[in-house]
Amino acid sequence: MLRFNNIGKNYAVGKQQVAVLQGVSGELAAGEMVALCGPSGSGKSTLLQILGALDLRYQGEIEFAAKPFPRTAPAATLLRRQQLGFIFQRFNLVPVLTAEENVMLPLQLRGWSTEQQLQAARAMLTQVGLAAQLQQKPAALSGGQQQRVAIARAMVSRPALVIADEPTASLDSVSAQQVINLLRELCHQSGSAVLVATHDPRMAASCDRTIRLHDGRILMEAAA
Ligand SMILES: Nc1ncnc2c1ncn2[C@@H]1O[C@H](COP(=O)(O)OP(=O)(O)OP(=O)(O)O)[C@@H](O)[C@H]1O
Repeated sequence: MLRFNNIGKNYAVGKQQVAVLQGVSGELAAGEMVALCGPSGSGKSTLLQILGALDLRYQGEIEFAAKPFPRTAPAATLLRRQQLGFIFQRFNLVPVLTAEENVMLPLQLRGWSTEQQLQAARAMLTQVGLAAQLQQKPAALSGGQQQRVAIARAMVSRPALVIADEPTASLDSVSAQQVINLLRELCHQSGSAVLVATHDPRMAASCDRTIRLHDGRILMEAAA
């Protein structure tokens, strides 16, 4: 579903170019949940930005659903809206919207009718265990509940690829385990590929496979 080949990324620090990713290659199949691990600064977030079509300035080739990855901002925006879902460490919900409205957002961007958006958002929030919190705003929810809303938002449109950056890092142990179980269940059920950057060994152990980065290179790839 997703193949990336020989990805390189440099940042300019002063007058020098610093290589943050060098010759990184790999692939993700539909319905596969892959952990992206490695020490702080190894390049995980940088790779997620590139594979999430948020950073278009990189070397190498990416193929998504057997097509070349977008190289222009409008094409990248379209791909993100239509095919990708995102989950962040700090949830990034819209604070003035209810849980239900937050989950409706990606469907609104895809042009669904309000009735279809409502039905899908309610079904998805019920699936993540938040049927009683549909009308709550993020501030009234716990961290674990907010992250479950964020997962519902990322997956409600059945995206081909979900990019998750440290989704359990802000959560207590029990909420983290719920989020891990939920991601795994939804990934396998929906057929979305999930790439999750994580320092959490329980998350990595729940994934189908691990890609390990060190100093911007792939150190090893192993079954979890
Ligand atoms: N905008 C930038 N300009 C210059 N250097 C950057 C920039 N963004 C990231 N870097 C550098 O790139 C390297 C990789 O950063 P990245 O955030 O991808 O690592 P990471 O593995 O996600 O780390 P962490 O686990 O701490 O989130 C680091 O050395 C970082 O300082």
